[in-house]
Amino acid sequence: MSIKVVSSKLAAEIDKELMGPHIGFTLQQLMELAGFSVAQAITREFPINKADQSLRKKNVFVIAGPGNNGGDGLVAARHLKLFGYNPIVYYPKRSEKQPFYKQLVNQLDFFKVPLLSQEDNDNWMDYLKEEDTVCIVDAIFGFSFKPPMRPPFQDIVDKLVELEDKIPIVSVDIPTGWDVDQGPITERFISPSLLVSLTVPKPCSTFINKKKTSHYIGGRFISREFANKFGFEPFNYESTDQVLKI
Ligand SMILES: NC(=O)C1=CN([C@@H]2O[C@H](COP(=O)(O)OP(=O)(O)OC[C@H]3O[C@@H](n4cnc5c(N)ncnc54)[C@H](OP(=O)(O)O)[C@@H]3O)[C@@H](O)[C@H]2O)[C@H](O)CC1
Ligand SMILES: [K+]
Repeated sequence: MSIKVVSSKLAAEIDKELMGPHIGFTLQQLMELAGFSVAQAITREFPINKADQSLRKKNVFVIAGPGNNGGDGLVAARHLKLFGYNPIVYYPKRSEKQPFYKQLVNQLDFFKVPLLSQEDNDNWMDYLKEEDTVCIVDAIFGFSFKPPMRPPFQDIVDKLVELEDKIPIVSVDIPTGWDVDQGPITERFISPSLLVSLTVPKPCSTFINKKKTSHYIGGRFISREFANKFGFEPFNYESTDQVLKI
């Protein structure tokens, strides 16, 4: 199925219009739905089923960046906890940009989701044992990443590249470090096992390794008219699903 993609410029315009005066979504609403869809895609690819409860004993290691991509990760972690998984969140650089990020962190405390922070910079890897980890969620950067990567994120991404064949990586919206339109622009880059594009896939998603990466669309919050206005068809989500495998 040939999937329409929209450029990073158009993705930002879509976001602006969704949160503009006519439609009036709040960022919190979109982030809640986006984060929920990431969590649901993970349950589809890494199901806890009756026969195999072992995933309940393993961790989902969520790395949250300083922006809204990171916010999606914080929301996804909360939903994963409620779905019976054991998320651990590593949130190295807290951004004060959005006051409600603090509330997302409070909610993680409330749901007893361990949160590693700046002080853990040196030993966050101790929590990433291959045999104890279901997957790593890359919620570091989304469509506002502008290279070159500033510390401490380059070291983190280098470690993820090393680990990706041992522990599956789930990238939220954009594999971190990729150019939103051009795809991978560095020698070494993350090649995720699962990409969850939000609202509509970005051009970089055409560069995923189709043999390795499962691709889902999430962020089910647009109408047919809205999609057509931006030049794409809405996605045929099934029933009440918040994700669709594409
Ligand atoms: N409708 C939707 O699709 C929604 C998508 N959501 C998610 O939002 C992200 C985009 O979020 P945004 O906050 O615009 O940007 P990012 O999270 O990608 O990154 C911005 C922060 O990252 C810092 N940054 C940028 N480049 C670098 C770099 N090279 N090195 C270090 N840090 C970097 C940037 O810092 P600045 O100082 O430059 O501002 C920001 O702090 C989208 O991808 C979706 O995942 C929403 O959740 C809901 C709606
Ligand atoms: K990401």
